[in-house]
Order: sequence, then structure tokens, then C-alpha cells
Amino acid sequence: MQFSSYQDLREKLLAREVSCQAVVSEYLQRIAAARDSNIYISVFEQEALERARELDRKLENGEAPGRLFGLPMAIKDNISIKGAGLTCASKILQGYTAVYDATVISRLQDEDAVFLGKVNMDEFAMGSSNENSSFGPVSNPYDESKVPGGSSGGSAAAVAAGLAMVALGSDTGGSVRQPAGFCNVIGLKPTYGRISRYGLVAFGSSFDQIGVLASHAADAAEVLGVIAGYDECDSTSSHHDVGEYTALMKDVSFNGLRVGVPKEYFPESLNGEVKDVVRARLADMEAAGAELVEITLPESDYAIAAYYILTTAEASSNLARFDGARYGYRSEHAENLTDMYVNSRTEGFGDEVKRRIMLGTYVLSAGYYDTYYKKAQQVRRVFLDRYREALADVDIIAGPTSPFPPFGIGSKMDDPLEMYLADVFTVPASIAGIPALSVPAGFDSSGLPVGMQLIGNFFDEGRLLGVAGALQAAAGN
Ligand SMILES: NC(=O)C[C@H](N)C(=O)O
Repeated sequence: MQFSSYQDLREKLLAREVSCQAVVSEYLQRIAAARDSNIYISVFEQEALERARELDRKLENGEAPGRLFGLPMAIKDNISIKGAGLTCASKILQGYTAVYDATVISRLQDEDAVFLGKVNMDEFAMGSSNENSSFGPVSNPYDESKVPGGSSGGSAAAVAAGLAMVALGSDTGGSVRQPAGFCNVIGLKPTYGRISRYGLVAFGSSFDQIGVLASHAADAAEVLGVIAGYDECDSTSSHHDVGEYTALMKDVSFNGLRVGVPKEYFPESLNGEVKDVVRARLADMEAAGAELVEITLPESDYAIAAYYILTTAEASSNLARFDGARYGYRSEHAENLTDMYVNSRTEGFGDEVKRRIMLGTYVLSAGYYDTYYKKAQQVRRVFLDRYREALADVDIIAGPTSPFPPFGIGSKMDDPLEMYLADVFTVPASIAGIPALSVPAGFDSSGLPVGMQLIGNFFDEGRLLGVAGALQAAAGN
């Protein structure tokens, strides 16, 4: 069973050429056959089939199908689905069952999407390789010795391996875009506030955004249209009108499109093959009528430092709630309350999470606050101004998603700073709160995917998806 896009699946479902039950069983069979890939943390076998039958009955009864009727989806395991496990790939949430639906989940359900299960990730979304998971690593579907990227590695690999048509991920500093680039799929991080975070387990609350991963830009647009929009349960969600993304995509043309190409996104240290692939796509855009404008974003070197100060500070506060008392795992080795807190956290959190809690606590501590946290907030403001200025002159900014292609499992685990560098091109849009996506750009000489990042102005997701869709169409996808 092969569908060229959700539109194709939808037409066949509505024409009753295929049933929801048949489609969902096919996906469940593929998931079962690919169990070794470690992509799914939990699979909703019974629930998904029951839901599919319910949807088939809905059509038989002549009821109107929802906008995402029968869409088989995977959900990152830091998004709450009532009654299902919610692990954030951490031992500390072992045995915890979610008590409410995230807003994105209820919106998808209302439009008849089907959830196949929860997918693997870096613990609490901290990582760029999916190796920081208490469930173990995930392989890249293009080469099983390589990582799929992270932290939404399971979401990207699920879509790339045909184990879900669309997946939800979350992106704090690149967690949707970088794995999308590594797995040759589309990955969109919308404007901060575009999608409610209610029910997304918080990591860096002023950065976190739920994002969409799909094989086709048009499918991501459909899902974005359903999950975007104000939610009274998230005071940081925006009242800005939700676009008709599918229609907006069609309005986009390369002709006259001003594409900013920051020279800082093509540094000496950039992998040569990544550079060539991305440059080739830029040349294609130019040949199709786009105007490439060389721009400069001089503070780019400070992005990683600012990001890892601000997000660790927020994480140290957000993760204080996991104390062994309220959720999931509790240490058995405790004689008193303090030991219970300390031992539960010591045994429950992985190394990277502990590193970030300590870093965050340090940058917030009296005496260091001004030097680190306050300074990083000031840098954040500069980034916002610079990207605003740049986007006043160009329509989008383009460059590589990652400075290197997918790397070997285990190859960067001993060097956290090297791992943080994976985010060098993705964190600026997160710092500024503007939308960005990764679109498949081609392959390196070993056949590994290369992603191109497109960054847009606030709430300009329609244009980003339109350019991505046009690039995919030009490449025959
Ligand atoms: N969470 C993210 O967006 C990924 C980033 N690599 C981080 O570890 O923070």
C-alpha cells in the first residue's frame, strides 16, 4: 500500500477504495516488522485499530470526514495523550500515565487523525542524536550505523521509514529541523506561540514549540492548519490568525523571491559536501527566478553560548518538579525525604539532563546571574533585532540545516560541546522566535541526506512551506 501524499490517501479513503482499518493495519504491521529500529516507545495497536473502525463507520453513516480523516500519525513521547504513557524517554517518568490530552492532541482527534503510538527522542528533548534516551538509540533509516538526529529522532525516522505518514515533534533549538534534515523529510518549527504548548512537557519554555515532520510540505501544511491557533490553556499562544496554509503555499513563486544567504551560515568549518548540496539548491532557486542576496548576521558566533545558557536556566527550573514524589520513578534507596529526592533524581535522570540542570542552576545563581543569564538575554535581544532587520530586506533566509551530515552512533557521545555544535544553524531562529523549516536538499557522496534550512518572518509559515513545496516539486518529490 503506497500513497504519494496525505491528499492521495484521503481521496482513496473518501472514495472508499481503501478502508481506514486496512491502512492502519498496514502501518501497524510495518511498525511490528521494524521493532528493532527502536523508533516507537509504545504502539497503540488496539486503540488505533478501534479508532480506524470508528472512522470507517463514520463514513458509512454519511457523516462529514474531518480535515485529517484517517491520517496515521506518530507522536513524540513528550506530548501528553490521556491514558497513555508519557516518558520523555526518561527513567524518571517510568510508569507515569498522562492524565490529560495536549491541545494539539485534542485538535488532531477532532479532525479524525489516528495515533499509531509514541516515538523515541533524546531524554527531555536534550540532544541532537536521539542517543540520550533511556530506551536506547534509534538508527537512521538511510544508514543504520548513523544517528537520525535529535531530539525528535524517532519522529523523523518514523516518517522516513514509512512507519507514520506525519509525526509531531518538538523543537527548542533545532530538535525538529535537524533530525528532519538527517532523515530526508520536511520538519517545520513554527513561530513561537503559533501552536499551544499545553500538554508538551516543558524544557526551555520560552523556546519550546511543537513542530510537524512529514514527507511532503503540503501534508505538514494540513496538519499545521489544524493544530495552530490561540489556546486559553497556554498564555504564550498567539491570537494571530491561522493561515490557510495550503492556499498560501500555492501563492508562492520563485520569481522575484528575495533569498538572504548569510555568509556566517557557510563558514570554513562547514562540511564541503553539505555546502555543495545546499549551494546547488540555491542555484536552482536562482535559475527559477529567485534573487540571492548575500547578507551578514555578525553575532552568529554567540548563538550556541546564548542558547545553552538560557535553555539550561529554564530547564533547571522546569525539571525541578521531577522529585520522585509526584511522577513516575521513586528511588527505593532512601531513609528520609531528602535522600528520596536526591536519589530519585540521581537514578532517574540521564547524564545530559543532569549536566544541563547543573549548568542552568549555575548560570542563575547569585553572583553569576548578571554575567551569564542576563548577558545571554541581552544577546537574545540582539539576535531578534538582527533577524528582523535582515527579514525586512529579504523574504526568507536560507542555508544548511546542520554543519555536517548524519554522524556515526556513539561518535560524539564523549564530547557534549561537539554535540552542541550540531545546533549552530538552527538555534538562531529559536532565539529570535521566528519560524524555520528543513527541506530535503539532496545527498552527500555516501548517500546520506542533507537538509536545507529556510527561515522566515513571524507567522510566515505559509511562505516557508510554499518554497519547500516548490523545491520538492522541482526535485520530483
Ligand atoms: N531540544 C532541541 O531543540 C535540540 C537541541 N540539540 C538541544 O539539545 O537542546
